[in-house]
Amino acid sequence: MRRADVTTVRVALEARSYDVRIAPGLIDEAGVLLSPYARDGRLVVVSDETVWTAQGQRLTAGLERGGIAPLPLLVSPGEVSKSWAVLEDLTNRLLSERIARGDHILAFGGGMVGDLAGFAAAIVKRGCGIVQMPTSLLAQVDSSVGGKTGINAAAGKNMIGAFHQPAAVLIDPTCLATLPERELRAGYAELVKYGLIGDADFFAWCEANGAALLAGDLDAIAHAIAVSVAAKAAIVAEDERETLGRRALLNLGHSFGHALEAEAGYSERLLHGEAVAAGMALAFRLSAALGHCGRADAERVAAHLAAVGLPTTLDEAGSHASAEDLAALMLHDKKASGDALTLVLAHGIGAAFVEHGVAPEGVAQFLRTEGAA
Ligand SMILES: NC(=O)c1ccc[n+]([C@@H]2O[C@H](COP(=O)([O-])OP(=O)(O)OC[C@H]3O[C@@H](n4cnc5c(N)ncnc54)[C@H](O)[C@@H]3O)[C@@H](O)[C@H]2O)c1
Ligand SMILES: O=C(O)C(=O)C[C@@H](O)[C@H](O)[C@H](O)COP(=O)(O)O
Ligand SMILES: [Zn+2]
Repeated sequence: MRRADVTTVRVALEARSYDVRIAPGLIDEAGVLLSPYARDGRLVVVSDETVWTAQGQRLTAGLERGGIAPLPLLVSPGEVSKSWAVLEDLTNRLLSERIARGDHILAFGGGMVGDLAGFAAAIVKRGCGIVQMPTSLLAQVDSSVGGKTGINAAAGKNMIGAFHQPAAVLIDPTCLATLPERELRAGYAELVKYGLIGDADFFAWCEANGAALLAGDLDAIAHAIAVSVAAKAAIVAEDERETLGRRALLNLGHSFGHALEAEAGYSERLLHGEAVAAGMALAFRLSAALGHCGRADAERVAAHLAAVGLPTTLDEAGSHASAEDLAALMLHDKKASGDALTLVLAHGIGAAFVEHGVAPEGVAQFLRTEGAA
């Protein structure tokens, strides 16, 4: 498809490079766009019941226009579906449909669906293809790109998984029309993250345009998605499997955030994006406490997140755990090594860096004194 309004971002990898296409209305042309990934006019679509109710008819019409009949495999909505039980059931259903190695699955949903379906695709018959069509803001700016897939385990968030890059990503911002406001806001946290990591101008753009974006301004949404995807694609291209340290920057706010999600039992009480928002505010406050950045930067970050209604403190994130218990949960982080934490800290807005060898006792002390502030 060559339309003037399509933004294409290339995720350039050593093997399996792919394009992310972003444009309003792509869903209506899904059949033409996805024809290389269908077999005998059929395409297995993994989605959740809420997404399918909200957007399934539109996707079906778009696919049928290109001669593709969808075969929907639905899971229950919510983080709870990133589990062994749901993965087992989904893989059995894929095998019942006689999915073949050369086939592609379409992941149509938020980050939960993308992570779950992506992991199923990574392991079924030792790997089949996946195309990501994200329907939440969070998935459009983050999870659909980069190939991290997986489920949660008793020990923590995303503990079981694989890198499995999609063959293509199609992003239609008009799918967000049915996304609940709270979910839009949670996705906004991962979008602001790119400004905080390495693009101070984009953070300033968020300060100026965040309210309009959250009110549904499609131009603002499309712009922010394009900037976010380009930023993520550049980092993933440099460090696909997070072995060089660069990709760990995308984890800004996540060491704190994943611990908060674990405390909340991966429930509706605290969404991933909300946990990340609180985690980013904490990471900046810790950076200031350690003298890496000015207090004014930390306050500016918290002020913007608070202005759009995101949590910035332990209290606002609904945490009741002791500082020691939270620091202990943080040791489960995949970046941690032995008894030391690896944290993403910042020299300022747009200047994040990875700090190794952080003592959990020091983080507990910080959380005790400044976590609730
Ligand atoms: N793989 C990665 O790189 C990566 C990056 C960030 C987050 N994640 C993961 O993504 C997950 C969070 O993603 P999420 O916030 O999209 O959550 P989600 O997939 O649970 O979706 C949030 C809610 O919105 C609903 N929804 C989604 N799209 C909709 C639409 N268009 N209309 C109506 N309802 C819609 C869903 O049914 C769900 O109830 C977490 O598991 C997180 O760990 C992964
Ligand atoms: O793509 C990445 O890399 C990220 O870290 C993006 C994060 O927003 C995302 O939540 C990711 O799933 C976290 O990764 P994890 O390795 O800490 O589980
Ligand atoms: Zn995240």
